[in-house]
Amino acid sequence: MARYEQVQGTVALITLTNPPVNALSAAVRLGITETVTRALRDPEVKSMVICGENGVFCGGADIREFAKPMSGPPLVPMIAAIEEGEKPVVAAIEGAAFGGGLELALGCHYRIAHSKARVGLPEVTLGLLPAAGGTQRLPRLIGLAPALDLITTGRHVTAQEALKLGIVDQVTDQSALDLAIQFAQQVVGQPLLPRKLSTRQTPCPPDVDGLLEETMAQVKQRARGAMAPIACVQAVRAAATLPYQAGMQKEQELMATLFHSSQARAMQYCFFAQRAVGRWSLSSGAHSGNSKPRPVSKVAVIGLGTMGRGITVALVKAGMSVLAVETNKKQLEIGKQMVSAMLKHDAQKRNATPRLDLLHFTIDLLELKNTDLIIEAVFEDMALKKQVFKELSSVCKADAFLCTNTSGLDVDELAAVTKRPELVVGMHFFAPAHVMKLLEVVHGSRSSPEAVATAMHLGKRLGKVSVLVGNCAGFVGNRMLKPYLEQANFLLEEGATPELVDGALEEFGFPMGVFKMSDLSGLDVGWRIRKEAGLTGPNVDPRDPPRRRQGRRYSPLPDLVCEQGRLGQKNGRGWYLYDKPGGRVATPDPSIHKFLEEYRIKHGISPRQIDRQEVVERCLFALINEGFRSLDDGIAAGPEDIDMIYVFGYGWPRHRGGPMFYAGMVGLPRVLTRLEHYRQAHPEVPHLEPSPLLRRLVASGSPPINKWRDFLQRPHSQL
Ligand SMILES: CC/C=C/CC(=O)SCCNC(=O)CCNC(=O)[C@H](O)C(C)(C)COP(=O)(O)OP(=O)(O)OC[C@H]1O[C@@H](n2cnc3c(N)ncnc32)[C@H](O)[C@@H]1OP(=O)(O)O
Repeated sequence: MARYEQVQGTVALITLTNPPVNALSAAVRLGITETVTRALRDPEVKSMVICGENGVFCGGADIREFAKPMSGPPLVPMIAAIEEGEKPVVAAIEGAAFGGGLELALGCHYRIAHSKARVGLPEVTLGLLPAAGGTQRLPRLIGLAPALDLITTGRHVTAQEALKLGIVDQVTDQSALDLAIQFAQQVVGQPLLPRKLSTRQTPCPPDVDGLLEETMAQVKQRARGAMAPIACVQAVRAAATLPYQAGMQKEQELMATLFHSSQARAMQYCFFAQRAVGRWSLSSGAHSGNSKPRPVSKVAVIGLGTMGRGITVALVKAGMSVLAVETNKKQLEIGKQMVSAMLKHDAQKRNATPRLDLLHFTIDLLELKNTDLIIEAVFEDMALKKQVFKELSSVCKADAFLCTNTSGLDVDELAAVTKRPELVVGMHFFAPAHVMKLLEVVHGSRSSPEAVATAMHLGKRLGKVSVLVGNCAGFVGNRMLKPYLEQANFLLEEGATPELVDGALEEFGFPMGVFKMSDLSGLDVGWRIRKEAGLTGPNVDPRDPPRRRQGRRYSPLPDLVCEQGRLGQKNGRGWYLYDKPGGRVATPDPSIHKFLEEYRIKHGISPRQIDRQEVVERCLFALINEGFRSLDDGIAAGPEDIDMIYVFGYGWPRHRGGPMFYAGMVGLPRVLTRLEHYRQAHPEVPHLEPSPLLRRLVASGSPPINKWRDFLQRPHSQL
């Protein structure tokens, strides 16, 4: 797993050979150990170069091995042997050097990178820390502050930034390997000691404690309960305050607390789940391996509201030419100003030039005739969307894809008004669409594999995690959100406050509780949908009592809040009070508390003490239960799809792996028992009735998550 050659007479070339990313599996570690020993012993060899096969240096430790018992030589002594050896070693970094891969390179005496290479220590994103000396060598190389940044965020760094930071010694547009071999010959005979990072002092600012405290505070705020970022700060602190060996000892101790933790398991599950959701399949037998996306170069976006603007920005940022369409000149002008401002702001942050040249604006639908793919992002109203789709169907070229950004309306109903239902798919973006990483691609019953492949591929081009889902009200994400929101409202009726509910959910790890999130989205959005659904407003069945709709318990609280003119952040008043309209600082509002008290009195509800555990269980187990139903209905292809939707679209804490993974961690029998308990206490809430799939899984001994597919009522998903 590591090839050995002697090149240019005196240079030992060691090539890691473990495709696709040359991960440091046991066999690779053994290969490196053996070849380095051989090179050190061979008197003809004066220096060494380490590189990776197929243009990738090394993607780090083999994550698949983490769940197995350790075998093969450990990384720490392997890297120490390279550093301590008396022959210069040069790392030739092409493609990527991540995690253990960069730690290996830091053990080398010199690093040469290709200009397209990226480096980083992303262990924190796997619930770990760089425990092969990364937390000790990187600060000694680049200084305390930049090392803290890189290690606690795990961010990827370009070769250019790596050069500026001092992580690499040279960057080349030519072959990094050729340059490294040349370099390895030139440095023979030069003093090696200063190149051994373990012998250096960490460059520190005058106020080390201040910097560490400030970083710890920031990290805790961002971490939302994740342990790894905190351990990363503690390990880097050791690099600034302890000698190297003691720092290494600290690094190992901290790693031991993380390595077998449920958080690390959850985050490593997310790593593989994120990649698994890209491998979609349909019940027809079509799948990502046999369905080619059609090339798309001209895209149009219809509607420049919040969603349309975000989608346009995302497309332009991905280098695509976009035709942005509005209904009248005034709206078009507003949209144009806002999209241009967003692009300029984004470019400024990246020190780049905004690609305004890729943008074209029109109010004339006839200009769409040469467009390859159209994304409709008009108001969430079926009649309006149908009208748009009819028009698109007649003006666009016959093979253009027609996509809708609906967040939950029936894609088949829209497809049916066109002359090309097979080219219609849902592309459900999440606000803000140029920031949020999730894209739900909705497969209608007549969508062709090519349309699905094209939408999935477009999502990837935009840097999104695209998840294929089936067509039902709310698809996967919003369908599961419904019982979650419902429980939150019921909890208010029963005695909770918005702060209590939000506090419990934020403590769980969500960036924002449900009521703050509703205020941010705008309370009128859901109000309008509920009016259309006949749950509030003039279409309510007059025979329905105030807290029942369509045969089940209903809370009119959010409707009543909207009727008071409280629309959320946008007008400064929602479930909370804000410093100003559009303000972000939420404070509890005594008038909401009074309103809730009066509401309870009016409806004869005696408030009771509700604790955080009940909030978490009722909101999250109801959501998870709907996840099991979505799986059983074939709307979600697998638990990984649901989990990635929640992690990337709804702020589910990554260190808890997503709702379905979390259910497995809590234990399916416990989820079932608690749902049964709450269902008994609230018989009028059907969402609390445990799903048949959950019951089947528990009856079968609660198999691990990767076996759940075997228990679905349909052999194939509906997709
Ligand atoms: C003792 C503990 C020490 C820990 C130190 C560590 O090193 S932990 C690992 C740190 N490394 C990383 O986190 C990097 C993970 N990999 C990536 O970020 C990317 O894969 C990449 C290297 C940037 C390449 O990206 P690209 O988009 O080109 O490919 P994919 O991400 O799709 O990956 C291709 C397949 O390779 C699998 N894979 C990638 N990295 C690893 C790894 N470190 N271990 C095991 N497998 C890895 C990946 O899962 C893909 O395979 P699939 O079958 O498609 O899932």
